[in-house]
Amino acid sequence: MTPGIRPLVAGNWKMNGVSSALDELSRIGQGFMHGLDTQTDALICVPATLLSRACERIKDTPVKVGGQDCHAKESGAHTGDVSAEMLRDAGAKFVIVGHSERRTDHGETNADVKAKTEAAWRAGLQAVLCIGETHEQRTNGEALRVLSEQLSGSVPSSSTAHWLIVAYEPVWAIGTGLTPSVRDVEQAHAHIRQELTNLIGEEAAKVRILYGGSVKPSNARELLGVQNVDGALVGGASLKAADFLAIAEAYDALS
Ligand SMILES: O=C[C@H](O)COP(=O)(O)O
Repeated sequence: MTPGIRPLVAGNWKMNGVSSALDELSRIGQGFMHGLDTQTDALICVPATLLSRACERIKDTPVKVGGQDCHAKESGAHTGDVSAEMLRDAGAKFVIVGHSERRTDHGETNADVKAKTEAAWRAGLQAVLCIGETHEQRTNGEALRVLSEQLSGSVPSSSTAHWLIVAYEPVWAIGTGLTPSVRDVEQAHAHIRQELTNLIGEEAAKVRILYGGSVKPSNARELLGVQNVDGALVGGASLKAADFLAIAEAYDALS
C-alpha cells in the first residue's frame, strides 16, 4: 500500500457470467454495503452483455461496474467491437485496457493500448491499464525492462492519477495459482512507480498500482501488504462473492 492512496480491489470476470451471475454480484454489493469496513474502493468488470443489468443490480452500493476492453474509436464499421462511449452508455465507470489476454488473443500492441486508454478518457471512463512480463521474460532477467517498455509505449503523457490505474499482472501468474515472491512484487511495483514518475512526473506518486495474478483470500494479505501495491485485479476469485469480499477484507484489515 501507499500512504495517502485509497486502495482499489477490482474484479475481472473475463468471459464468464450469464444472467444468473448477477446474484453473485448482488452479494458483492451487499457485502460492501453492510459487512465491510470499506477502506477500499471496489469495482467489478463484467462482460459487456451484463453491463446494464449489473449497474442496475448494484446501483445503491459503493461497488462500481466496468468493461473489460474498448475499441479506440467512438463508432464505425468494426463488427463485434464495443466503444468506450458504448460502455459508458451502459453504465460503466471504468474499463480495463491492455490485459495480457487481449495482447495475446488479439495481438494488441502498446500503441493500441495507449489509443484505448485515450479512448476511455474521451468517454469519461477511468482506465485500468495492464502490464506484465511472461515467464520466459522473467527467467531471462528481462521483467523490469519489459515493464518499462510497456509503460513508455502505452501511458499517455497527460495521465493523471484519477484517470489512470496501472495493474501489474505477471502473465505466468494469471490463472495458474502461481504468484511472485513478495520481494519480486515489491521490486516490480517500485520500478513501475519510478517509471511512471519519469513519464508523468509528480502525479505518479498518486497513481494506484494494482497487483493481479492468482490473488486469493489465502494470499491477499501477504500480496496486498507490499509497499506500492494499492489494490488488486482479481480474476477467478472475483466470480465468487465470498472470495472477493474476503480479499477486500484482507485489505481493510491492513488499512
Ligand atoms: O484480470 C485479472 C487477472 O488476469 C488475474 O486473473 P486470476 O486472478 O484468475 O489469476
